Amino acid sequence: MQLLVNIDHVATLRNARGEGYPDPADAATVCEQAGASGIVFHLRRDRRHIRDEDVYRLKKFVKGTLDFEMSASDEMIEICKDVEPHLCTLVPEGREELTTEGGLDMKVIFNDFKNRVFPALHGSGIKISLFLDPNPEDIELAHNLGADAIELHTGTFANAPDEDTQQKELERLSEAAELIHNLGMIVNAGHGLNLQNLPILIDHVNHLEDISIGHALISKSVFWGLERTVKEYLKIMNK
Ligand SMILES: CC(=O)[C@@H](O)[C@H](O)COP(=O)(O)O
Ligand SMILES: NCC(=O)COP(=O)(O)O
Repeated sequence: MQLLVNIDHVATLRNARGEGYPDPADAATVCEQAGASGIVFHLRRDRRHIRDEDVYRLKKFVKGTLDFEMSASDEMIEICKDVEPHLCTLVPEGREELTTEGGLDMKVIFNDFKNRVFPALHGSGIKISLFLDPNPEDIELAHNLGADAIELHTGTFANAPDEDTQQKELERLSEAAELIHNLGMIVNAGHGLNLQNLPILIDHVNHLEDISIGHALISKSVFWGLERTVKEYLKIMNK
């Protein structure tokens, strides 16, 4: 199991004042020096946090896994092919959303991904991951497309209003992880994870490889510093 830190909100803080700091690439270096296995960033179409120049700096400075999260627009596909990250995680993106609100709807996007997106990215050597809800039908369709990995959307689990709902979502995540693994794909997970819910997820869901954590980790680092915060997450993951 590996921790990938999402540094989007280092850029949010930088952009709040239009200064050049804090620099997401510096944050990435601190995270990796503290033991993170890699870095995630989401280049949004509206460039609300990460900007194009950040992407190229991250490519230059990140030594471990670089996970480029993006919508499947032609513009993003071109940037991704130019940057050549290890992993491209395709996510749905809404202009008005505060953050990603759910997984891709495979039935809706299947033909477009089959005819346009996968042919454009295949052959580039970049692994393709699809951000999905823990839904067997979506997972089967992702497998039919030839996805290398699935990132399970953990937001519904993380934001569950009560224990019963959380337990049900954990069961869905656990069954989905088994299915992904049995189909020969890599099981990744992320969204809304924090120091409280991460141990519960890890206890219940097998086969997890990359876990991406952003907003809660960067928020905690305001109080603890980035190095200590990354190390606290790693303690949970390495138990
Ligand atoms: C895919 C996912 O759940 C998150 O990584 C999210 O896409 C990050 O984007 P924001 O940092 O804009 O919330
Ligand atoms: N892919 C999920 C991610 O990168 C981090 O999401 P969050 O912790 O900011 O919700």
